[in-house]
Amino acid sequence: MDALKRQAAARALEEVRDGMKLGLGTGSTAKHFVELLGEKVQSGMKVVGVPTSEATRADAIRCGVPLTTLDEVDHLDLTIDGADEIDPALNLIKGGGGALLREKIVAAASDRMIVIADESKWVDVLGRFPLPVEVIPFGLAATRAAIARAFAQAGVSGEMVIRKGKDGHAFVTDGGHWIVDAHLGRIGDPPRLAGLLSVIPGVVEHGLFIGLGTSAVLAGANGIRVVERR
Ligand SMILES: O=C(CO)[C@H](O)[C@H](O)COP(=O)(O)O
Repeated sequence: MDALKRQAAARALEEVRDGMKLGLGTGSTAKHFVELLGEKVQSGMKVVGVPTSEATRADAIRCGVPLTTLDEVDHLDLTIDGADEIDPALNLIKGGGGALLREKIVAAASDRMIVIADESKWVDVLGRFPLPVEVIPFGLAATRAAIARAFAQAGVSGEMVIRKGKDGHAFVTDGGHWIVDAHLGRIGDPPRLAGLLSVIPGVVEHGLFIGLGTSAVLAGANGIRVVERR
């Protein structure tokens, strides 16, 4: 599986050109990309990256990839990031690594987003992977009730679990928030659910990425395929 992730990362690297401003994703697949990009930088390629998490920032520094912020630049040429699920419309579930908020800000600031993954992430319908919803801890019971109402309106339901860290306490994101993982099974209309979740005051962000992925690079046992958003 790890070899497939690296192959997808290597294929996406072919899209990177000298002088590009890049969004650097988070997760095990994106980490391969950062490592391979670091090798290119060592051999002379000039790029600058905006990391989507503190973990990726540390990886990029370790690999010698020059960094900037979305305060210094207001737009990026290309973001390369992994995903937890990808559907045929290139709607995504992201946030398995807890970095969905910065990942979405960075992807939205980019002209293009290439999603890199092994084939196991490709699904007909999103929802088998629990949907991460990043929330403010204040007023959580009220926010959870509002999320449940949004689920009902979108025709989905399922258990909501507050994500725990390795220490057994609530997992805290880089932004200082918590994550509720919603076990929905099947999300029939991802854009509708995304819209309903986005307007809930205690919801900071959710892991549905709609209209952000422009292409997906999928590595499987039979090779690599590239899917462009129609
Ligand atoms: O959204 C993410 C982190 O918030 C990751 O991209 C997603 O969880 C995929 O990770 P991996 O490449 O390790 O399977």
